[in-house]
Amino acid sequence: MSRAILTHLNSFAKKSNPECRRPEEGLQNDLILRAARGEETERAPVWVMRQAGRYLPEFRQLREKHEFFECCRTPALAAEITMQPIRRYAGLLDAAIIFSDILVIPQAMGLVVEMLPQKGPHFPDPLVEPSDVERLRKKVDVEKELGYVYEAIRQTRRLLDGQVPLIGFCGAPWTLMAYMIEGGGSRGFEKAKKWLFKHPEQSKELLERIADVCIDFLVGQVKAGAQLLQVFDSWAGELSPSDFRTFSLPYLRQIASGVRDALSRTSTPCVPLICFAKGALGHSLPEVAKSGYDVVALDWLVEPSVARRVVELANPGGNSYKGLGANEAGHKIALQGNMDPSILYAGKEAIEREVEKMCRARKGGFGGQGAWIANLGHGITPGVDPEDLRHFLKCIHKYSREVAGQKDEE
Ligand SMILES: Cc1c2[nH]c(c1CCC(=O)O)Cc1[nH]c(c(CCC(=O)O)c1C)Cc1[nH]c(c(CCC(=O)O)c1C)Cc1[nH]c(c(C)c1CCC(=O)O)C2
Repeated sequence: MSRAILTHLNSFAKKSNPECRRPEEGLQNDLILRAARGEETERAPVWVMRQAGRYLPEFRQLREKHEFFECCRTPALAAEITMQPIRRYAGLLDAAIIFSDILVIPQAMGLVVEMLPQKGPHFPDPLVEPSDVERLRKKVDVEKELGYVYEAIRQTRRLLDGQVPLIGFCGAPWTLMAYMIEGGGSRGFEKAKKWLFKHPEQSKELLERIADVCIDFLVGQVKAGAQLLQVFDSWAGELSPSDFRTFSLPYLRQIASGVRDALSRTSTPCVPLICFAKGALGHSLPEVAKSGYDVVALDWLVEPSVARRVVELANPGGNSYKGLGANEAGHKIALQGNMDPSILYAGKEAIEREVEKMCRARKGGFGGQGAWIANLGHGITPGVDPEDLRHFLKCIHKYSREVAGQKDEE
């Protein structure tokens, strides 16, 4: 067969195989992908952590009939819930995030996790001693255990039909380990921290094992159609600076490089990676900005204009990792965030004032320079009026577009 025909057949095979598609292919709105790769956009793309959740009456209605993890495990339900905010806020949200939970990884590793009404996650048999790690599956078949998430992603991509990109996610190893040992939410994390300090080596082994499962799971999500990925280290801020660098950061790095390496060995291009290390950026923003992610998500404890300068200084030449796939260019690190979610309770006037502040560089906001994905600094909480979230989204559109045209503000 001639070379020309072979090349043609190859490119046809690539186009017809969804796994070979670049994340932006077939999208009507690729704003968030452009921002995630360091491009300054005509307005800030916006999505909201926990945008599919209890503040939405349509979600609560569905939850009356279906248990939480049943929703996660039934692809049609998970896809439907993922679409709820996209439909309600048509044209205002620039990404969907797959409905699931970070605790599906401990489940895949062999632990039982329940979601108790009013109380949140509960592990009836948490890890107590390092010998309990024996109870975890030695080799986790992620496709078998969490294939339902991949199917939910495929179904959601069909429902989205290119309107906006779909974000996949997982929990970070330290946050997951903390849940596996505490057995649920916690105030002081005494049990999980006791492990770190009493059994540092076994803790590191466990963190590494969790990270390996995270990598497989994220790679599978990209192959199924996730177009960005976010890693949630919700409890990063519970650790001292040095403990964060010992017990969390290395595994965040392991995930970023592991996902890039694994995808580089397949025909599936890598997608932008977002790191959310909540509460750790006051001491470790430069380290997080150099950990191999495209986007650093900020909580509200960091001032955007300061974060911009710190990240710029940490990565003067753009991304320091050897670019692969979607990230070949060594582009600048993008920022995501970071309004205090409680402002959504303060009424439309306060929301507008705070969004404007977040958008304007002169007021310490993200300003017109550098790539920015607008979001809250943590998840939206159950008591928020959905119309107030609509106002937040509209204000982001309005003020970020205004500021994008005014670089002289800096
Ligand atoms: C720590 C954490 C969890 N889960 C998650 C995190 C990291 C983000 C963060 O820090 O908030 C991540 C998560 N959980 C959920 C999503 C879905 C996608 C989205 O819309 O963002 C995502 C991305 C659904 C959910 N996960 C949960 C709900 C509500 C449960 C219900 O319907 O009864 C939803 C919509 C339950 C959950 N799941 C978890 C907790 C602590 C709780 C109970 C408290 C709470 O509701 O905030 C663990």
